[in-house]
Amino acid sequence: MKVTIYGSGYVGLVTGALIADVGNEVLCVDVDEKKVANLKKGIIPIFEPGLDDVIKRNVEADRLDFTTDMDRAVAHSEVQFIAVGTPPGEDGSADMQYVAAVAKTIADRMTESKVVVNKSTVPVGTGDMVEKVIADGLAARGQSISYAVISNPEFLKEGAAIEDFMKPDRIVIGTDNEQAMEVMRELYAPFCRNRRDRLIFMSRKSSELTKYAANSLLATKISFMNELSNIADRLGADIEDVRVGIGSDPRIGYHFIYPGCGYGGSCFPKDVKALIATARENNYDAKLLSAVDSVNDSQKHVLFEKLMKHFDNDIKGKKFAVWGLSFKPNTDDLREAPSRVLIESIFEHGGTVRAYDPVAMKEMRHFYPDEKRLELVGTAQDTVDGTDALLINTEWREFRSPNLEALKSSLKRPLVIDGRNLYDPAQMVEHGFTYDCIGRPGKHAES
Ligand SMILES: NC(=O)c1ccc[n+]([C@@H]2O[C@H](COP(=O)([O-])OP(=O)(O)OC[C@H]3O[C@@H](n4cnc5c(N)ncnc54)[C@H](O)[C@@H]3O)[C@@H](O)[C@H]2O)c1
Ligand SMILES: O=c1ccn([C@@H]2O[C@H](COP(=O)(O)OP(=O)(O)O[C@H]3O[C@H](CO)[C@@H](O)[C@H](O)[C@H]3O)[C@@H](O)[C@H]2O)c(=O)[nH]1
Repeated sequence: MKVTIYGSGYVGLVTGALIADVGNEVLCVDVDEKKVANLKKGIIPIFEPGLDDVIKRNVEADRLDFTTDMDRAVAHSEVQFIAVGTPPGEDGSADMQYVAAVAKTIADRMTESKVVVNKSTVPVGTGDMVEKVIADGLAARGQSISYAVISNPEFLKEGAAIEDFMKPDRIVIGTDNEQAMEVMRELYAPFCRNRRDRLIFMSRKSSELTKYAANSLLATKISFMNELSNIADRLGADIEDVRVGIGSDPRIGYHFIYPGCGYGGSCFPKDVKALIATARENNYDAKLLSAVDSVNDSQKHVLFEKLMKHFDNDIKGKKFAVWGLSFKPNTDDLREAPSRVLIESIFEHGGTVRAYDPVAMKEMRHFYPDEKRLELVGTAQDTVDGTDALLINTEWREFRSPNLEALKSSLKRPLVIDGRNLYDPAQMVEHGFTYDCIGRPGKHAES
């Protein structure tokens, strides 16, 4: 099958590469000329484990190509995927300008039937908008060509995108168009070889809402646990024991109940806000979702608040080591990353930072060019030398078993503030650290 994908970001590239990998001819389209020129040279704009190999082998096999040429994009295939960004506007609502632009691109050029598949995360009713843009475009050209606009939200996680796309829990398709359903069954058959019921068909609006429902529920679980961790902190209970205690109930489960320094990334913060905005536009005050969002905003300040307590609210002239900058491991994505809130608060209060992240440092430098305030160094151990405390933002695997003796002797003061609960508090105290983390007691004994 021939497939066109508009948007060569996380979703477009992963979708394009993997749909090509099962034997289709895919054309990835982007308006960013530099991105496309780099992709043509084999330079991948994002860090996503395994993606470069999949792209390389499919380009070599002539199944995957990149272009900025919109005429070629529309002519290439019947199946036209939209995977462009839907960033938050000022009021939190999703900005639909890029999706609308793709719809117009297709409308202005199509000469034969199309199935337009929307993979971007979009507010309910966007399918209707895309359908109208295409109808208006065809009418303006005096054309009458059949087309279907369907919803097919994407559920992949950054850092695990290939596995998620190849072995999806479910593939949600929102349409009542039989022909489009058949195209989707054929396209996705290689991704659900042993379980055809992974394809879930529903109305377009329900499909659009399903995406926001999934992300909002996951965000709710995290904010719930973060709120509980703050309560546990004040009561001397251990949130990690509570997590194990509640997760063993299959109705609750162990997934997505890890407390931390707040959820980040390009999806949860934006999608929770967008659903709140959609509810507001429809005269509904989404109180629970607003609380989820606000708990998360506060949680991103928890590490800094803990730091200030340890320094009697004065960190002027102090330098702090920070491990982990990306919003989660296995990605270089810094969008809405809690590390940025922490680092900015330290700067605001007169402190400086020396940081290390296995992949996100180049990206971080774009945000903070001042090398005096933010030093970026090559290893986790180099980060701590002569600093006043270590703060941990991201649970990269390489931070799990540090050399505690080396760590202690490098720090001016043996203080570790851990936003991901990586270590055993008792063990840290035994090694002479003051160990502060999220919702766990027994950490204040200083040797
Ligand atoms: N990142 C994720 O993990 C993830 C997962 C599931 C769903 N989503 C959703 O998928 C959508 C895309 O997210 P992303 O992270 O891939 O975005 P991204 O910002 O990484 O990439 C979007 C790309 O679209 C391009 N673009 C903009 N206008 C265009 C146009 N008119 N024609 C062609 N290309 C155009 C941009 O140049 C950019 O390269 C969003 O709605 C997002 O919420 C993202
Ligand atoms: O128990 C947990 C799980 C996650 N997080 C945080 O939540 C954020 C998001 O993590 P994750 O969901 O793994 O990453 P994303 O790549 O943002 O993926 C989410 O957002 C995507 C875009 O919509 C969806 O496709 C995915 O299904 C959904 O998991 C990160 O900051 C994590 O640190 C926690 O704090 N505790």
